[in-house]
Amino acid sequence: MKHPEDDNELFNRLEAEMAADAGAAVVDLDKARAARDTTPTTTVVDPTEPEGERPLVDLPTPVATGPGYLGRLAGGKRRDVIPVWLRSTSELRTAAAWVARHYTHTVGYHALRAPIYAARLALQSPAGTARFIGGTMRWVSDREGEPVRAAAVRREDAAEYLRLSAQRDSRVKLRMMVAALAMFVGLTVALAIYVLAPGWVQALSVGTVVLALGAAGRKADAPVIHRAVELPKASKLTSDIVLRALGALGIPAINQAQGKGRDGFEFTAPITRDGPGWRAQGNLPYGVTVTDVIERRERLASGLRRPLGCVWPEPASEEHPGHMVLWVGDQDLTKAKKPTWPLAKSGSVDLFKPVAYGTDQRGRWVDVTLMYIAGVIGAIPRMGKTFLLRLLLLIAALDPRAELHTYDMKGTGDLDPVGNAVSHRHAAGDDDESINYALADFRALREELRRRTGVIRSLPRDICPENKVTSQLADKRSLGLHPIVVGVDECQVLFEHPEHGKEFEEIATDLVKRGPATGIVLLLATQRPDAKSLPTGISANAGARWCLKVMGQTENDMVLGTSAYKRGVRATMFAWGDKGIHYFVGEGSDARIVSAVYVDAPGAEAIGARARSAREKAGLLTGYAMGEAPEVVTGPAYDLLADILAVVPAAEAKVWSETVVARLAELRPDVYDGWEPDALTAALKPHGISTVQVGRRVDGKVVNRRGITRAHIADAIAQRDGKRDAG
Ligand SMILES: Nc1ncnc2c1ncn2[C@@H]1O[C@H](COP(=O)(O)OP(=O)(O)OP(=O)(O)O)[C@@H](O)[C@H]1O
Repeated sequence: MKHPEDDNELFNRLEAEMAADAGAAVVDLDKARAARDTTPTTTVVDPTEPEGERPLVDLPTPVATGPGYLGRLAGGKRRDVIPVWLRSTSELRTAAAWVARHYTHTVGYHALRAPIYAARLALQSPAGTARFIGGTMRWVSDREGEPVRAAAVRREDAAEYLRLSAQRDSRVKLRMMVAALAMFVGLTVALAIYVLAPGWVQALSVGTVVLALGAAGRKADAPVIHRAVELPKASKLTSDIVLRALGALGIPAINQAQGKGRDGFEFTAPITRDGPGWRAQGNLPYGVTVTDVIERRERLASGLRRPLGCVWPEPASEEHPGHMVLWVGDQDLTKAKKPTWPLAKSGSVDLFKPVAYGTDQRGRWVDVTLMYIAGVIGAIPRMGKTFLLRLLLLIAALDPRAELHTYDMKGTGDLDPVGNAVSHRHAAGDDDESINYALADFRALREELRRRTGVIRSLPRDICPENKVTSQLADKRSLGLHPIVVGVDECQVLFEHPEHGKEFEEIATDLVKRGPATGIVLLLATQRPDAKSLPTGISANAGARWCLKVMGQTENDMVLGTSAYKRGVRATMFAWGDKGIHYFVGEGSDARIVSAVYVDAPGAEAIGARARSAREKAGLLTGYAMGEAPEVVTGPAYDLLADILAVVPAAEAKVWSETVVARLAELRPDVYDGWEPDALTAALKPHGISTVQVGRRVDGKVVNRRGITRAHIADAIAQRDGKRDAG
């Protein structure tokens, strides 16, 4: 078997790449070369060929080792020519402001303490004078040479001693002359100043001499000037430190590699500064994944000798699962000073555009676009879930067009700063009154959702090209397509309600699925993310997920999406002190660690007041915030059971759900359009009707699907009407 090692090599590579580009699975280079009359070589052996040669497992070098030269170039990752911080004016501005503030502070600090420093130095000046005179006399008498002369005496080396003594005599003579000259010059200058110079020069001279003598008299353990700023002492991250920490994780593959003298981690880029920290990245040994390291984050922090809040190992999504990006911050993420939130003091929001709501580990702003999403927030209690929901609602409040519906089912009043200021509907507490208020609002929201789908469908294509609400459409008040943002804290209170839980779930599922396109945003927060408190129909369809600390894999995946835990997105790794720190999945990107902006209650009230005045100016303050009570929507404006009977004739005893929803959509498109068989099942549940297996013959075979029994519907209607009549 020959290998193409000749000058055709580059041609061979290009040829193979072109063939691969064309989608060919195996390239028969023989034929191609024969056609071109070049030296024939065989790169792929067909095992069925009669020669009886064994098939090659590893293909010959030039064609088979990866994508080839051009491919490698095309697949190569180009590092930024200009670093990110130099490209972003806001980052540059923030850095410059920090430097300016640092030096202004330092100058101010020392200026205020200057008289104290002067007094301290004056007090130290006698000691300094003694030290100066002593030092001068030691210098003149050549005391530094004394140990050497003494050693010569001990050795009884007469010749050496005589040589050293002669040298000392001449040196002392010279130094005495220099000292006498200096004294003479000094005294003359002092006399001249005393006689000739104006008073301020005399004072300045005496002051300088006293301060200099004071400085000479300082003690090592009592500095005169203290530090104005205690800079955090974060030592540089080096490859040795990283390898030491990885070796301490107790991962056998790394330990084995290091035991054999290898590194156990292959750095793929130099360790660099990245924001306020260091970034190392590279490949773990074969079979070790980044999740293995994330699981041992505490041990990693111990190995790096850094606080836990500084150590952030992350998988690089575009790479293999063993490729780790390790970011080690100079300061604990919870304690690091955060930049000021741009919206804290002024500014308004366009909900259709990204808005900064937190910072990542590197101190860069992370944006969220609230439109076209439904979001869930999950965490164990006291980690900042309510604060995060309130922050998102405050952002929504700053868009005067947005209609807010806020529900604080915990009832502690955390959402009042938003609710009282701007909400169209607002309730706090889990009492019957609040539940009924919320139920009426949810029913009205479902009607609104249906109205909106109808409006959007009826709009001409050029005005509504994507069949969804846009910022321009939201501006047209006549259409009533302004953003509606519904925020519910402790949403499990609604979904677990013994009487209305199912209806809340059904409406919320509908809002999560169809709301985003119609401009309705539902944000649900819960401290117990399980299937009951966050029904799967909702958690599976949420477009944005915020997960603060949770305790286990189930809750993690419930909030962050199926198999998030397996992929290494683990909110279980957050520490108890990591308040407001969460994984954020949304904005079309991978999970990111974000520290939410901290807005306390007074801050929230101030922002709420600002949002209210903007609404008042625009004439957009409505509902609860205006003191208006809601108009009561007592129940669905359609009768599902009657509608089903209308579309299922008596001759059909059992019908597939999909047939029923198709017919319902035809009967009342504004209500039933888009319903899936599941929606029918969910809608029938509150009436005590469940779907059954219905077999139908299709092409001679019996096909079983879920469906309804007409008699069940008729019975339910009879029972309901009977009760009503009796009532
Ligand atoms: N972004 C943040 N940064 C710093 N601290 C925060 C942040 N968010 C919240 N906290 C702190 O965490 C505490 C708990 O917050 P919050 O009330 O939102 O928790 P919770 O998860 O809603 O608790 P519960 O489940 O009891 O309602 C707050 O008192 C606040 O001091």
